[in-house]
Amino acid sequence: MKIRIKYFKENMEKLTYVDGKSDWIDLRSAENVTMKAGEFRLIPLGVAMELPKGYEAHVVPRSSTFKNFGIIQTNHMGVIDESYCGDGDQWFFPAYALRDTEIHEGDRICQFRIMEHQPQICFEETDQLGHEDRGGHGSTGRK
Ligand SMILES: O=c1ccn([C@H]2C[C@H](O)[C@@H](COP(=O)(O)OP(=O)(O)OP(=O)(O)O)O2)c(=O)[nH]1
Repeated sequence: MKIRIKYFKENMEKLTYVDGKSDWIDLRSAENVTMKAGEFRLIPLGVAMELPKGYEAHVVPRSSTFKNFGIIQTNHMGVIDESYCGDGDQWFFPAYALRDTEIHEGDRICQFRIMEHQPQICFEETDQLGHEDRGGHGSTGRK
């Protein structure tokens, strides 16, 4: 599947798969970023894309992101809408720093994959669903 991509800087590393890893694709910080503990920043990822029709993209941290940079992604998972495809629609990573940290331009801070939209849902209201209760939070126990 082909995706049209615009890079915001000429010397940026192009997006690619990491050999033998998975089909998630790493994204890089497009800037040098210095953050103090407790600071919030939208870190630009240096790319905009025209996603395939019927798809959205999901952006999550890498498993090493917190260990390497001391940041967490404030929305936990970023959803890139198909309509976010303008020339200025640069992807970003909303970061909260838990310690003073430095992220360098080109550092791989998160990863994404594309996902097909869910089918369109319409809600049908009812007083009874007519099934047995499954039980609440933690109801199947610990072991
Ligand atoms: O982590 C993220 C989350 C969102 N976006 C971009 C893509 C997305 O399509 C757009 C808007 O995001 P969203 O719809 O989640 O935010 P909103 O606050 O609801 O914005 P809007 O008012 O545009 O709907 O911002 C990112 O680049 N990274």
